Amino acid sequence: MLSLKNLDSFYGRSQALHDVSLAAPTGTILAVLGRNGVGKTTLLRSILGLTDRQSGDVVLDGENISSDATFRRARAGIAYVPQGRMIIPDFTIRENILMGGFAANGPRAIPEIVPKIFPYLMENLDRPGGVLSGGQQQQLAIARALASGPKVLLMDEPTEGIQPNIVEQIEDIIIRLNAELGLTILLVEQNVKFARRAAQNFTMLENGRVVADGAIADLTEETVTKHMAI
Ligand SMILES: Nc1ncnc2c1ncn2[C@@H]1O[C@H](COP(=O)(O)OP(=O)(O)OP(=O)(O)O)[C@@H](O)[C@H]1O
Repeated sequence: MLSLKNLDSFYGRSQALHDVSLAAPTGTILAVLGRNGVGKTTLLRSILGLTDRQSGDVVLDGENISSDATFRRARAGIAYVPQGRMIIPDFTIRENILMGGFAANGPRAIPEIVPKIFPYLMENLDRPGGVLSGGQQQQLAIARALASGPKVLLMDEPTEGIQPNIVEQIEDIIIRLNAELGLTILLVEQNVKFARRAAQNFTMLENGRVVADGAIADLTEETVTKHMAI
C-alpha cells in the first residue's frame, strides 16, 4: 500500500500541493485526475522527493519514506514513467532499459516480462532509442521503469501524444502489468474513459488540493464535468 498523509509540496516559495492525502492499496490502480496545471505531475514528483520542499508523510508498505533521498525511495520500490517519456535518444534501447536498473540494488537485466509485452523492443535492442515512434518510446519508458523491479509504478499521462491506434495497446499493457505483476499503479490521466476501464479508485485534484476521491464506480459525470471540463 502506498499512502500519502497531509502532503504539502513546494517549488521555491510557491506551494503546489496542499494537504494531500490518498491511499493506493497494493495491487490496485489509482487514477489521479484533474485539469492541466492542478498538480498531478507534482504529486508524482513529490512521492519521489523531486520537488524543492515537502512536508507530510509518504508511506510505502508501512514504512515512512518521506525524509528519504530519491534514490532510496526508488530502491524501496517506486518507479516513475514521466510525462514526455524522457528516454535518451543516443543510447540504445538496451541501454535505456538497463538504466532503470541503476535505481535498484540488484543485477542489471532486461526484465522477464519485456519480451512478452514488448517484442519489438527485444528485436531492436541495439538500435538507438531516438528512432522509436511515440508509442514505442512509451513502451521503452515502461520497460525502463520495470528494470528496477518496482512494487509501485507512477505513470504520468502514458497515452498523451501517442497515435490513436496505439493508445489502446498501451492501455492494455498497463492493465496487464497490474493484473499479471500485481503492480500498484498511480495513473495520472486526462482520459476518463481509460481511467474508468483501468482503475479501482480515483483522486480528483483542483488547485493542488484533493476535491473528490473514492471508488471509480462512484465517480459521477457531474464531478468529471465540474473538475475536468475546460
Ligand atoms: N518546476 C516548477 N517550478 C515552479 N512551479 C512549477 C514547476 N512545475 C510545476 N509548477 C507549478 O505547479 C503547479 C502544478 O503543476 P503540475 O505540472 O504538477 O500540474 P499538472 O496537473 O501535472 O499539469 P499538466 O497536466 O499540464 O502536466 C502549476 O501551477 C505549475 O505552474
